[in-house]
Amino acid sequence: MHCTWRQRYLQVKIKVRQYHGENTQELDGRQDVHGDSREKVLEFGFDYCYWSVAPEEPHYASQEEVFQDLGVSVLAGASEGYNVCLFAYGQTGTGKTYTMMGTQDSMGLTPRICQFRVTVHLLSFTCSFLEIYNERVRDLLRGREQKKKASLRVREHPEKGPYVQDLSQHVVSDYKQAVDLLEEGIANRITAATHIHDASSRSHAIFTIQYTQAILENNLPSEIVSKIHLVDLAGSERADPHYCRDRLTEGSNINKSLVTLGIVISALAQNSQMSSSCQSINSVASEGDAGSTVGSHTSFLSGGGGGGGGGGGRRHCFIPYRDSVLTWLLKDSLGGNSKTIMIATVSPSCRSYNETLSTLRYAAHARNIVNKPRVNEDASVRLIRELREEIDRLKSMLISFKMRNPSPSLSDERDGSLSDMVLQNELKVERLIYQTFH
Ligand SMILES: Nc1ncnc2c1ncn2[C@@H]1O[C@H](COP(=O)(O)OP(=O)(O)OP(=O)(O)O)[C@@H](O)[C@H]1O
Repeated sequence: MHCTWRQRYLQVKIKVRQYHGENTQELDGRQDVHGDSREKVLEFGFDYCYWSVAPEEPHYASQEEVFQDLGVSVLAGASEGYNVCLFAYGQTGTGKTYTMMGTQDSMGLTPRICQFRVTVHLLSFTCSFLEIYNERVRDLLRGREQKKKASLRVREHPEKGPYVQDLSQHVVSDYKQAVDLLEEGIANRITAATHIHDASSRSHAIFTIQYTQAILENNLPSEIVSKIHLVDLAGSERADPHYCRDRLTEGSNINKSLVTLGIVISALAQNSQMSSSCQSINSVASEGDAGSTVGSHTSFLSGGGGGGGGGGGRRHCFIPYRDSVLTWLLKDSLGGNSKTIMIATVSPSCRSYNETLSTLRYAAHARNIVNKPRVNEDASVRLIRELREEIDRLKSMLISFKMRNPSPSLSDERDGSLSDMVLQNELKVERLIYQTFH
């Protein structure tokens, strides 16, 4: 069941688990919801669905099974030098924290990923752990001496993207260190009792693992940087008017981030669909006009909403990443330089019909997002590799041109310009190697 990346699309997996307090007898109560015999079937397509309702069931997806699928592919993507993001979204109490962190007796994805990295890969990493609570960022690993609940600033680097200033970074070289840090962070995280869940996470938590690998590519020493974001979002739920003021403020901030996340996901999904329809229009156009080059992107930003998938004249939607701290920090993971998986947790119970439907709609939108993951390598090394690839391409064009035009008079001119291009690129490569390594 190993998960493979569906090209550059954001992957969406569903995990089904009734929330705390629900019993399995309620799972078959559809008539209570619809109230009449008319049944409406709504279909959604996802990359995989894990059934985690009752361990005694034959197709029950255990924590180990979820790790073997999701965790292993996260680690594989990261070790190739990609940014990888895995985030859990869903109604409160449906098992997001259980999936991402787990419990004492049943380890979740985050500790398993750390364990695999240090005990199987035998390699260390640095990590950070933050929470976004009421639109403020807090370091969950500040240590006892700095218990002050100071909030940290989010900034944006022109190349590396958004980051949190002064967030503490910790080196982890064995599993015990990872567990200690996770336990410290989880203990510092803000939780509260809601009507559904007595230890509900009231903040969004992001655990980030980062490491650098030295590699040898085309006989050139280089480094690739891997970053894994493991995100446990606060639960989506409707506000209960009986909550106290603090709980209502929290709820409205949680909703603000989740609504913005929803808007960002919809806008990105729309843009991705628009780009793919432009590409098909362009490929039809280029088939009819074989000699001309047709640009495949009409990517300019507008302030407007933009319509659904359409033709070349439609404008791409503005993506309001900065409307919430959560979407700003996850900017790269949503439509940017990252391989991203969303795990949407839902309850099978009829009592959760509306929340489940809304999670499935949210997730179905997310599945249309196209990301642009690229290996995080040194820019000069990348350029050298690309130029070498270009040289190989030109050389094979030259060979096939010579084979098709054996008469020297006919091939002279084209032959000469291709040889020129090869020579120029070879000179560029030599210059770059000299500049980079001397
Ligand atoms: N697959 C599962 N097997 C056993 N227990 C589970 C499973 N999923 C969740 N639980 C338990 O259900 C309770 C609620 O789960 P959890 O805290 O993960 O929900 P959540 O979606 O993170 O909620 P919130 O959004 O309110 O923080 C916890 O006690 C958790 O241990």
